[in-house]
Order: sequence, then C-alpha cells, then structure tokens
Amino acid sequence: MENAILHLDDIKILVDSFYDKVRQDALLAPIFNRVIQDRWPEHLEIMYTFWQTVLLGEHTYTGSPFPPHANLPVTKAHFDRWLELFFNTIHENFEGEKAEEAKWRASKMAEIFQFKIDRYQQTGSRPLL
Ligand code: HEM
Repeated sequence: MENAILHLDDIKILVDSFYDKVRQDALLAPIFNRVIQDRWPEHLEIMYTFWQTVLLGEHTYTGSPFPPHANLPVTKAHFDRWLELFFNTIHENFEGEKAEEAKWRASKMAEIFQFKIDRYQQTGSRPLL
C-alpha cells in the first residue's frame, strides 16, 4: 500500500506534520510553547521514538508518557482539538492498518490522560503514576 505507515521515515512525516499543525493552532500552541520553548527539536525526537515504539514495535522510547501532562492547564476542549489535528494529519498522509491503529492509540491515550488530569484538578492529589 502506497501510504502505509511502515518505516521510521513515515513516523517522522506523521510527527512533523502533526506538530506543524499544533504550532499553528491558537488553542494548543501557547500550551505547548510555554513548556517546550526552544526545545522543539528535542520534543520531536522524543515523539519519533514514542510512535516508532507504539506503531512499529521498535522499542526506542524509554520515557513515561503521562507525567509531563499532569499539571498542564488543559480540559476536554484541548484534547478534542489535539485529536482533531491528529486525525486530520493521518487522513492527509496515510491509510491502512497502522494508520487506523495510530488513531485508536491516540484516542485511548487522550482518554486516559484526560481522566487523570481531571481527577488531579478536582482533588489536588498527586497522580501515583
Ligand atoms: C491537550 C493535549 C496535549 C497537550 C497540551 C500535550 C502537551 C505536551 C507537552 C507540553 C509535552 C512536552 C513536555 C516536555 O518536553 O517537557 C508533551 C510530551 C509528550 N506527550 Fe503530550 N500533550 C497532549 C496530548 C498527548 C497525547 C494524547 C499523547 C499520546 C498519544 C501525548 C504523548 C506525549 C508523549 C509520549 C510525550 C513525551 C513524554 C516524555 O518526555 O517522555 N500527548 N506533551
């Protein structure tokens, strides 16, 4: 299949195109930029390894995905927009099994992150994980 996600080069296209959209988005850009500042190249490198691990089974990501999100000032609106941009990126560039898996994984992680962040904002308690 011509537009399948098969190699690291495809992952880089996915990640670069997605964060191009994020950086142009009035709702999300300020949240990301406040934390990342001039470290965008490093953030993109981490995200290559994350999606390479999730979608290609090549275990180059060694971090913990949730902790950097625990204290972000985000609500459902931010996650909805994040998913909208991610789905658009997939739609514009890819198709096939891994493309569908990427959308499914992103949705699941967004759901879990949002649940944990909501609980954190309501109780003020520190997340255990
Ligand atoms: C409103 C939605 C989101 C916002 C505002 C957001 C923001 C951020 C920010 C600012 C960082 C960088 C932290 C740093 O470099 O210090 C980060 C890292 C990361 N994000 Fe998100 N994110 C969102 C949703 C997601 C979702 C849905 C996923 C999963 C598919 C995800 C996966 C990751 C991963 C894997 C990292 C790297 C963590 C590490 O350092 O190992 N994010 N995010």
